[in-house]
Amino acid sequence: MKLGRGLIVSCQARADNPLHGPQFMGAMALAARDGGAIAIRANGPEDIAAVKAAGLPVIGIHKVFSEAYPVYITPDFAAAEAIVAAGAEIVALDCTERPRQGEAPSILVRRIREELGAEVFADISTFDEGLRAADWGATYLATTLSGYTAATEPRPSGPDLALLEALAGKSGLPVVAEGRYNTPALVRQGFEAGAHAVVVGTMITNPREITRRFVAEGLPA
Ligand SMILES: CC(=O)N[C@H](C=O)[C@@H](O)[C@H](O)[C@H](O)COP(=O)(O)O
Repeated sequence: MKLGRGLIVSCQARADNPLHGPQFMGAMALAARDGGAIAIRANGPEDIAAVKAAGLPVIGIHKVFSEAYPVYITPDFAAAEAIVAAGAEIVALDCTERPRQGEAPSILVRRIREELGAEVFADISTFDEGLRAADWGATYLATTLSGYTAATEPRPSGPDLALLEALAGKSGLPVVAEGRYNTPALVRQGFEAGAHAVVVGTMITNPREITRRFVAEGLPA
């Protein structure tokens, strides 16, 4: 197992974000490492190659958006291959029940482990999806997509601690808490609910969203 227990920082910025690009994400990863992060989650080969400089394990994802299918987190084998080539030792992929093009996630889990020699970080949204991914041979389960699939909408403002706790007790795999862990207190609650590790993204690496929150919640009416 490549992931220790601790805080994982997701360093991602979409194309419309002023911090988009490997130079910024590489610097974010160094800052996260210096602050005590034990691993980095990053998107796409260029950012992954850049965050490797922090010397931490990298959970790579490859977001590929399509008009036809809702699955966008590492939707096929080619996407996984590209991020492993860039240095990701762990591949996060969508293991939800939603429709997708091409190979089923059960096949992708096996191929990523056997052909690429990488660990698989299964991003799921429900308890049943978590158990399925465990059966397929995923290395880790993560609650990343709870609140982001039709089955789990409407999205609550806080994280899905109930899903985390249920999977931590039943799946037999290390379960990673991810999605809306926006305060240190919530991170602690994640560990208390059985998380092996907790991923924080927006609230550490997205100054635009952090600023929006201060403006929305902090300014006088
Ligand atoms: C649903 C989805 O696409 N989540 C993405 C997965 O990589 C990222 O946009 C999130 O920032 C990440 O999961 C961390 O979560 P938060 O930013 O809430 O700490």
